[in-house]
Amino acid sequence: MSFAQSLSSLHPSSPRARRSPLSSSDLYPMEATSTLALSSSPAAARRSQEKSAVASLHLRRFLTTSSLHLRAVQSPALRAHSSAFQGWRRRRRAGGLVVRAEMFGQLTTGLESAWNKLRGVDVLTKENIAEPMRDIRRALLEADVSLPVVRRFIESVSEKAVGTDVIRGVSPDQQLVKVVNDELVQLMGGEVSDLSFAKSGPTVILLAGLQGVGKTTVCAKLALYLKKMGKSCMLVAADVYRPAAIDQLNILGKKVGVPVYSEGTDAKPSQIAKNGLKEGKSQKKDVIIVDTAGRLQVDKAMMNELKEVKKAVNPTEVLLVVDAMTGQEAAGLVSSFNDEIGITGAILTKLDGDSRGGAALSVKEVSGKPIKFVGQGERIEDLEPFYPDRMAQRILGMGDVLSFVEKAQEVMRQEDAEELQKKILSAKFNFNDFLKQTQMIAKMGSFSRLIGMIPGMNKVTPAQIREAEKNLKFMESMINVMTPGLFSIITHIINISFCMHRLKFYNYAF
Ligand SMILES: Nc1nc2c(ncn2[C@@H]2O[C@H](COP(=O)(O)OP(=O)(O)OP(=O)(O)O)[C@@H](O)[C@H]2O)c(=O)[nH]1
Repeated sequence: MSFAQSLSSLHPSSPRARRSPLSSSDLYPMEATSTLALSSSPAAARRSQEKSAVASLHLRRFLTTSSLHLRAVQSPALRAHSSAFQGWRRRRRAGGLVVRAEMFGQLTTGLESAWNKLRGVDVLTKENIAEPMRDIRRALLEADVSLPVVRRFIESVSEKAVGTDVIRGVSPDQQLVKVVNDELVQLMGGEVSDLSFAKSGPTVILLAGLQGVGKTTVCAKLALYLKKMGKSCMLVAADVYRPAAIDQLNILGKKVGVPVYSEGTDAKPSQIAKNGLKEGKSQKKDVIIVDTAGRLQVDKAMMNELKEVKKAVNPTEVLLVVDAMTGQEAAGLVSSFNDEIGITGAILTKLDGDSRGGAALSVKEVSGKPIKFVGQGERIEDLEPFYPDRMAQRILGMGDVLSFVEKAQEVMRQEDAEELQKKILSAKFNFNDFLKQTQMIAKMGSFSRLIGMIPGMNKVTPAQIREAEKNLKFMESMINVMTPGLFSIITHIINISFCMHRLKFYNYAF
């Protein structure tokens, strides 16, 4: 196709432009345009004209995909595609085309403007909190929290903020932050909701949820989490509709060192679950996790199947896996699953890509069921219990030091940390130690996630994080290619320059 033809095909009336809204070239605009650029005329005179046309084409395709994504977020039918699009957005971030969504980033920014409005006031009154409350309301609605929840929240915060006695040394804006923090904690359930375990015999955990929300991944993540608690687990593959789900579970099971029970795709899910439980009992497993099939939307067949599986294994926990990026829709789903099959809680996945926070804030209030775990990444270690107080602090931009310390403890032994400290204090910290340190940090999770846990670091932009990640990789590669000889020469040069710096600091003249 010539370049001119390619451009004319973009006209809304052309058949190519009227094709299915989520075709692969819409989802991969860069690939589409690069093919187009290659097929353009090589004539030098036309190059600059073509360049600007390609640029406008990039923009046009980009706007199309953005608006499609927005529509996908609004429409439940397109939400599955939205989730795929989000994944693509993150994968493409290396190309610098897209900005990575930060956990609760949008909500945190929205709330900040509320505190700023209270600078310079002496006391919180009904009048002076009116405008900040409007900002909080707007921020929550933009975060996709449901309207009745927002109304109750605003009422409660306004009442408590005005009625609170002034504490010496605490400014009114800090006082409002405290009230909002307490209310957010309450909204998300107050206390952490632990898993229940059966008093005798194995504990059965049944996982349910729509297609692609992350059920299969959660099975393995949960098994790893329980393994770290000292529990022995078995996974049961009762998703018979997507053959790849069984393979996926087998691979993930191997990865976390947990056996997987499966009978292929011909058996009935309730029978597989029953046989799996029998096998788990004979192997004296503590916990049996049952993976079930998802559907594009809630339907009768799915609910009936889940009811049958539930009846067959009598689970201690029935957890609904929901995608955080679906916002308040996730809370609605938890309600309807609870009404139909009776669940004990929810697992919120893909929180790492959720800049809004509507699901985390609405699930408990709308459905009455607690969020028990949150998935914050694609790695098998990225599942954590849901702590409402820590989440509230993250939302308010105060970081989450406790989670940070727990993550560090997972990857670093106390003795190693002490040895490292000694090395730093005696100036014996070398490139190998630095490399070891960066590898440990990488094990703790993505840079953006770690930075979000450090108080005051929420202002670091995604671009700065990307730059830091790039520089770190570059340094790692430099250290890895060094021969021992080169390594010692560079160490000496650095030591000499460090000494010179120190001497300069103590005012020695050169
Ligand atoms: N970023 C991110 N991705 C996740 C998370 N949890 C799951 N995923 C990804 O979501 C995709 C779908 O996960 P699956 O576990 O296959 O979903 P499923 O619900 O079992 O899918 P079906 O069996 O088709 O219903 C995979 O690419 C996972 O890596 C998470 O917490 N964060």
